Amino acid sequence: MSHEYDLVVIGTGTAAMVVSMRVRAAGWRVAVVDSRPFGGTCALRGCDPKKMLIGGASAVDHARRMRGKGVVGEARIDWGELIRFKRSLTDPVPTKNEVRYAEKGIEAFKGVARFVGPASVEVEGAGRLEAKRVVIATGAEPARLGIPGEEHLLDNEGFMALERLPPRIAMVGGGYVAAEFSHIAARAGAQVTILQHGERLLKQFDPDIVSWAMASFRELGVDVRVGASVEGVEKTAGGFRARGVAGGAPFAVEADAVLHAAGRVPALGSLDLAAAGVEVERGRLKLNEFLQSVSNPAVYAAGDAAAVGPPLTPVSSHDAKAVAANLLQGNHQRPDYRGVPSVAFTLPPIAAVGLSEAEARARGLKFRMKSDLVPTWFSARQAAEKVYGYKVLVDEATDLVLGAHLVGPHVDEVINLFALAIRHGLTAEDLKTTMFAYPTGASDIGYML
Ligand SMILES: Cc1cc2nc3c(=O)[nH]c(=O)nc-3n(C[C@H](O)[C@H](O)[C@H](O)COP(=O)(O)OP(=O)(O)OC[C@H]3O[C@@H](n4cnc5c(N)ncnc54)[C@H](O)[C@@H]3O)c2cc1C
Ligand SMILES: NC(=O)c1ccc[n+]([C@@H]2O[C@H](COP(=O)([O-])OP(=O)(O)OC[C@H]3O[C@@H](n4cnc5c(N)ncnc54)[C@H](O)[C@@H]3O)[C@@H](O)[C@H]2O)c1
Repeated sequence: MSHEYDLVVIGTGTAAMVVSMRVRAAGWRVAVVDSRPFGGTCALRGCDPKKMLIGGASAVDHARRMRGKGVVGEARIDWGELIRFKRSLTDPVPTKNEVRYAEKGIEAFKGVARFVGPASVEVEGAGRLEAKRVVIATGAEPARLGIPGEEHLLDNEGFMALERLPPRIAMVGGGYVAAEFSHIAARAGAQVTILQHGERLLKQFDPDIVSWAMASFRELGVDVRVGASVEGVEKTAGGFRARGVAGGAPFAVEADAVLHAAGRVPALGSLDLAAAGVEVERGRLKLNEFLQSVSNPAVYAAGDAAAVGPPLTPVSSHDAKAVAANLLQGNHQRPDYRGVPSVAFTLPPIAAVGLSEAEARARGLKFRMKSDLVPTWFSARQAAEKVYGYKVLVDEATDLVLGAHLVGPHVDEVINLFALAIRHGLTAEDLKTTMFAYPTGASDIGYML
C-alpha cells in the first residue's frame, strides 16, 4: 500500500512535533512515523521523567539540609513510589500525542521507517509513504562503546524504569547523565561510582564551577573516579563488574547495575540513508546552513538527529521552527544558537550560557570577569546550601554579557535571565538596573556583574 504526502516526518519527539504541526497548519498533507511510543526522548525517557526523580531527591535533600535548623524527622525516598509518580506523567504522553496528531489531521504511522528512494519511506508493517519532502527527526541514541559486555549496560530509559533501586551502581562516563543520575540514585540510597575517562566531570561546564560543585558529590558519598577508562563489563555471580584502566593501572568495580552515561550519537542507523542519497560524514548528516541535506534537497533534519546545535530540547524545537520556515517559504532561516542555556540538574544545579572563560580568551576578547564562591550570600544560607558560586564575563567595550556560569540554589532559573540578556543584547547595566523580586535567586544577579 502506498500513501502520498507533502511532508513525512520521521520521529515524534520535540523536533518532529514542532515541524509537523507548523507545516500542517499551512495546509500541507503531513505524516509522522515513530517506531516507539509517541513523544520522543525528552517527554518519555529524558528531561521530564528525570526532573520528576530530581524532584523527589530535592525534597529529601532540602529536608536533610534543614535538619537541626527547624526541620525534624528523616525524609527518605520510596523508589517504587517515586517511579510510579513519574509514570503518572509519562504514561499518558503517547496517547495524548496520538490524539493531538489526529485532531490536526496529521497521519501517524507506527513502525521503523527507512528510505527506499530520495523521498520515499517504507514503514515496517504499514507500507510505503511517498512525499515531496522528508524531515529526519530521529533523535539520538546511546553511543556504541565497542567494549566487551556492552550489552550489559543499562541506559537512561532502563534506569528510570527500574522498579527497585540497585544498591551498587557504576556509571560509565561522567557527563550530564552521570552527574544527574548519581545525585538521584545516591539520595535514594544507592552506592554510586562514576567512571569518567576525562580529567574531570561535566567537561561542557566551566572547570571552576564544576570543581565547586564537586563538594556536593563528596558530601553524598559518590565515588568519582576521573581518568578512568572503562574497557569491559562482565556478568558476575551477584551482578556485574566494570573493569578498565586508570592512571595506567587496571581497576575493577563490582556493581548491581552499570549505567551507560558515555554520550549519545545521532540515531541514523536504521534509516538506510544511502537509498535516499543522503550523505553522512563520521556519523553525522551532511547538512547545509538551512538544515537541508547537501546531497538530497528533499531531505531536512532537526534536533539531535541533525546534531548541529547542542543536543538539548530547546535546540530541537528551535531547529524545527527553522526547518518548517524553510519548507514553507524556501530556504531563508538559519538556526541561531546564540545564548543557549544549559543546566545539569544536580543538587544544587549547575548552569551555563554563552562563552566560557577559555573561549573568550581564545577569541582574544577584552572582557571583565567576576567570579567567586559565595556560600555566605543569603540565597545559600536561607536554603542551608553550602555550594554557591558564579563566574560572569562582560565585554569591556560594549558592556554586553558574554557568558554566565553558575552553581547553587535557583541557578537553573537564574540562568534564563542571563540567556535573555545574551540573546537580546542587554548590557550588564541593563541587568543591574532591573528590579528583581527580593529575595529570589535573580536578586543576586546585580552582585555577580
Ligand atoms: C536522560 C536524558 C536527560 C535529558 N535531559 C535534558 C534536559 O534536562 N534538558 C534538555 O534540554 N535536554 C535534555 N536531554 C536531551 C533531550 O532529551 C534531547 O535533546 C531531545 O529530546 C531531542 O529531541 P528530538 O526531537 O531531536 O529527538 P527525540 O525526542 O529523541 O525523538 C526521536 C524519535 O525518533 C524515533 N525514531 C528514531 N529512528 C526511527 C526510525 N528509523 N523510524 C521511526 N522512528 C524513529 C524515536 O523512537 C524517537 O521517538 C536529555 C536527554 C537524556 C537522554
Ligand atoms: N540536563 C540536560 O540538559 C541533559 C541531561 C542528560 C543528557 N543530556 C543530553 O544527552 C547527551 C548524553 O549525555 P551523557 O551524559 O551520556 O553524555 P556526555 O557527552 O555529557 O558525557 C559522556 C562522558 O562519558 C565519557 N566516556 C565516554 N566513553 C567512556 C568510557 N569508555 N569510559 C569512561 N568514560 C567514558 C566522555 O569522556 C564524556 O565525558 C548530552 O550530550 C546532553 O546533551 C542533557
